Amino acid sequence: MNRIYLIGFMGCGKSAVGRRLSFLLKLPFYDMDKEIVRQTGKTIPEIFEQHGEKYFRDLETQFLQNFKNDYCIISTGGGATMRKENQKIMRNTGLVMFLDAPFREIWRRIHRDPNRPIVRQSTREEIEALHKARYRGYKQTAHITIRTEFRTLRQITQYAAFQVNRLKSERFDLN
Ligand SMILES: Nc1ncnc2c1ncn2[C@@H]1O[C@H](COP(=O)(O)OP(=O)(O)O)[C@@H](O)[C@H]1O
Ligand SMILES: O=C(O)C1=C[C@@H](OP(=O)(O)O)[C@@H](O)[C@H](O)C1
Ligand SMILES: [Mg+2]
Repeated sequence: MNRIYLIGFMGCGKSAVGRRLSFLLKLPFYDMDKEIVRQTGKTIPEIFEQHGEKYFRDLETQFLQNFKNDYCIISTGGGATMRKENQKIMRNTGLVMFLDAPFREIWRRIHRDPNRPIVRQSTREEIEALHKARYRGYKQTAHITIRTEFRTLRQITQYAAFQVNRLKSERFDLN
């Protein structure tokens, strides 16, 4: 139990908070999407276009299975929490924090981003339905839910760090 995972829907702030949290706690930071891009030499849209979504999901599971580092922050991709086996790995190897952002805010942040292939292919209604469908999986996987509405990235990061320090003595051996 010595990693910190950030989970949640696209645009909830996993990558941005993860980077800041790694500075604050002085722990290395890994962004799953970036690691997959580095390992494959392809962008996320290229992987989806050339190999399909299932292939990308397998890469996410392989990343979680093969990852060996401890004492670090990991920002996951928004879909990585959907497979049961991924949920198990995350809960068993770290503290899982769900960044819970309201859908209208999420949509405002992601709807024009060309790097998220699922958004590029879908309507707002479809993405909202996906958000609803995934919500329970995030809640069930997380040890802690952080509501991000009306909070700045700095406030969210500080709150996440506070939770890590609070739980350290209980079940999380980050020393
Ligand atoms: N609480 C917040 N306040 C303001 N901007 C935010 C907040 N959370 C995320 N953002 C911004 O939204 C965009 C998407 O965030 P990102 O970290 O890439 O999300 P994710 O990795 O969860 O998909 C980034 O430009 C980020 O800076
Ligand atoms: O929700 C998803 O299915 C995805 C989220 C993305 O990561 P972010 O959550 O960082 O945008 C990325 O893994 C890919 O585009 C698929
Ligand atoms: Mg991200």
